[in-house]
Amino acid sequence: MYAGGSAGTNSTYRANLRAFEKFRIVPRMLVNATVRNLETTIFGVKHSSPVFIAPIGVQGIFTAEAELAPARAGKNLGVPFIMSTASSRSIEDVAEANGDGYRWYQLYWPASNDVVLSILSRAKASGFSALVVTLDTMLLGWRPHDLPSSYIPFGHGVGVQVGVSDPVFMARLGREPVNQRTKFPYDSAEMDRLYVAGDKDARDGVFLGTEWLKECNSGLFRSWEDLKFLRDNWDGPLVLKGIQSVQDAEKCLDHGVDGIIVSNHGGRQVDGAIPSLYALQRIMRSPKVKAAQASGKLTVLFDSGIRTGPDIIKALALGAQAVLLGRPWLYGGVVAGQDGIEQVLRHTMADLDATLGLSGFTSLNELQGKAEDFLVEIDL
Ligand SMILES: Cc1cc2nc3c(=O)[nH]c(=O)nc-3n(C[C@H](O)[C@H](O)[C@H](O)COP(=O)(O)O)c2cc1C
Ligand SMILES: O=C(O)C(=O)c1ccccc1
Repeated sequence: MYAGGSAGTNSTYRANLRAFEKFRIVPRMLVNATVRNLETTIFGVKHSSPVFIAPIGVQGIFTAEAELAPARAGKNLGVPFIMSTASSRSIEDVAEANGDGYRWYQLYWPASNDVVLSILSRAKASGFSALVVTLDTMLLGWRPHDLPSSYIPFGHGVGVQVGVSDPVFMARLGREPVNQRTKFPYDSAEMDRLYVAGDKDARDGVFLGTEWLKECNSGLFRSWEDLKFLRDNWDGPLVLKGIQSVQDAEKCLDHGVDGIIVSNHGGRQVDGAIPSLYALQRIMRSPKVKAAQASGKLTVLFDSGIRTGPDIIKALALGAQAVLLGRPWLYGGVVAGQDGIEQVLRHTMADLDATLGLSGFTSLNELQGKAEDFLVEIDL
């Protein structure tokens, strides 16, 4: 329910998927595609495919391994993993699970700068290469399906491990950082049961979760000028997630931003928002953005609605350089843990590989940004 649901009437969610139906591939024949190459270079690092694992927090709702499962899957398959601030495991534990894998850290921007600095330094020390700042979730969207149960993970003490393991945040509450894993179940139903039974640790977990929610949900006052603080305090690539308008994409160029993720959060925030694929098309029509991408000044990534290999081809043709896979890996994990996540990733890449060849291409470079040559938009 929590994962599948989107904001409002699910209109944006449906439109995200429908947009992929509307753009169609026009395959070419008799091209020698016996050798195909999915390699993709982002921020100077070569990856075996253009697929990234999207940051999805609160994994503790779903599985015991929580965020360790996608972190391990990413390492095993060489797929970059993006860790959420709403994780049910600490930055350090997730980094350990990802080992010598490649990882980025996704920041929900805390209201206090001392907490921001603490998290950035932990992420740096734990080997996260880039910082992704999610801008579309300064508060959670209106999600009617979660109302009957008044469901919000942080309020149930789930997904707050980055906060409760943070020395600066906890010091403000007069507390030592704790490794919640040893004290509380990650499962929210079990947490509810213990809470109602009056369990002291469960009650404390809910208290801490509520404090962390306040810290992370108070970021609405942030402005473009505040990016300077992040820019000054993070020396790796800085990526903004949740960009949907041409104006915002262009603004990034004046604020030291290295990359954008065109995304509407899988339709979970603004019901009635533009489908993410159309947002990408409009953004890539901006001559400023196109020139910045061509010169390597701005990297463009995409998510919201990627389900298959052909979807990836369409997003790349419309100008994205890589994509984030969201709900599909989450569902694979719910069904079969780390193995399930690996299956979904493997299948997605195999589908991409086959479709690439069948469409008449041998590498992704040949189609990236070339929508006018082999995509058509049809009425449905
Ligand atoms: C259950 C759930 C939790 C999510 N948590 C986060 C998060 O913590 N941080 C974030 O930036 N995005 C989060 N997202 C959004 C994803 O990163 C991604 O943008 C979205 O899932 C893309 O849509 P799709 O899965 O429908 O393709 C979450 C999405 C879901 C479904
Ligand atoms: O549910 C979400 O989409 C999400 O991004 C989130 C944000 C904060 C806490 C838990 C989930």
